Amino acid sequence: MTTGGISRRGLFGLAGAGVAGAALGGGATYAATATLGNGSAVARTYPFRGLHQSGIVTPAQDRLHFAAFDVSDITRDELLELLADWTTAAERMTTGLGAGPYGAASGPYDAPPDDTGEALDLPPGGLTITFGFGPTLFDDRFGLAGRRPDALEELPHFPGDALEENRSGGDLCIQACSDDPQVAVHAIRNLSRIAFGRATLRWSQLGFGRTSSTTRAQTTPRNLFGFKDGTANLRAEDTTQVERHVWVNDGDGPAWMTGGSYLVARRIRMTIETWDRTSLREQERVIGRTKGVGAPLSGGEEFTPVDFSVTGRDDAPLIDPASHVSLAHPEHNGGATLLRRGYNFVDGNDQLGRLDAGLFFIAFQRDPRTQFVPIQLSLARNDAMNEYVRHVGSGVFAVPPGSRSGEPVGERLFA
Ligand SMILES: C=CC1=C(C)c2cc3[nH]c(cc4nc(cc5[nH]c(cc1n2)c(C)c5CCC(=O)O)C(CCC(=O)O)=C4C)c(C)c3C=C
Ligand SMILES: [Fe+2]
Repeated sequence: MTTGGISRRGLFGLAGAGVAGAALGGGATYAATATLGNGSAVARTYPFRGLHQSGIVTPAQDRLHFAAFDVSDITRDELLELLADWTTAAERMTTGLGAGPYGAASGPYDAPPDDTGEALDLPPGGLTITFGFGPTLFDDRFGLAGRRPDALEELPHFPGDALEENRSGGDLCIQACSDDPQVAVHAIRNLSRIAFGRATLRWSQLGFGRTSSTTRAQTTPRNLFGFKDGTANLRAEDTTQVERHVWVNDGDGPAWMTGGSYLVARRIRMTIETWDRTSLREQERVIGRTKGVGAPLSGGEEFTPVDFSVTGRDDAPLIDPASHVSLAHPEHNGGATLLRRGYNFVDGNDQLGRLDAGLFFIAFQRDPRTQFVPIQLSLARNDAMNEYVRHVGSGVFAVPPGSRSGEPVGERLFA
């Protein structure tokens, strides 16, 4: 019988694998890279426990499965029990174990297995599982109304929003990221299964091709407009900036959130068919950077700082003030900065034969009221990109700090 002590990925056992740690942000150790004998890094794991939850400043993996849940008619104690069960299963899965102690192919023969099995033999691919609490969790059902951080308020309506109810909100969220899509899906599927009778899936989103880099070692990927995305993103190595813009500091709000962060998710549909009929000149004007190397239109290379004062022959600024980069830049938002961690998506096509494609935007921050909200307000009003995008889904979640050994994630909320 397979027991909890044996990895579901026994074939890929880490015994003898090289293990390297990297200290990233806030002094906490996040990355433990275990490589297989053949040098492959697919068995990479990140510690589930720590000062902060993983999946924020840990290097962005290639694939995402994001899920929002509504809590059923249960008690406060049962909610805490669900978080405890999720924590146990999540910690196991991030190390490559099955969701439950018996595994997919053993245990009582007349009961359903405590793991669904599709990740048997697959290495974790750097699986991270990050939990968050939506504003609706703080209504009168669980006695949490007085515990809601002021920063966790519903996002305002932005001009142009076309939000769909069944792609928005949620009492709880789980972000599962891995370099293997099957591992990310397996994590969400098993956590949903564990929640049976206690919470139901409200909406979910698959993502591929990360649209950001969160460490300097990562190359900048491209979004479905074909542009490099993430060039000016915050990186784990910028520890002072991460401390200032990502983590909730002592005294920011209720103590249970210290070391946590706020996650904003937006499902942004891109009308790529229109974009694809737009000239290269217009595409670069809209973004404010070159399509090839991703350099600012003010000149230089990809990582050259943007200079909004540079003008061309007609004395017009080389970076259009209505360009995305200009409007999103901290210089034009009172210094507001985000850690972006989004993914591309393509979910089939609509009735008109257009791909249902876009960017599942995810950003982490210390306070959405002073970061995402003002930036998005400015973009929603004036961004030249608005002609090609439509926000159709939305969510804001308080992501509690990391948990100590044996402690359910978010337990301090209930203390
Ligand atoms: C409210 C925040 C943002 C939303 C929503 C958003 C959507 C969005 N962005 C792109 C493509 C690019 N964004 C780029 C830069 C960039 N975007 C934001 C914020 C939001 N983007 C910020 C804060 C920045 C950095 C600005 C700066 O400091 O220079 C870029 C340029 C490359 C880069 O720096 O990452 C691209 C390209 C799309 C396609 C999109 C919605 C579909
Ligand atoms: Fe952007």
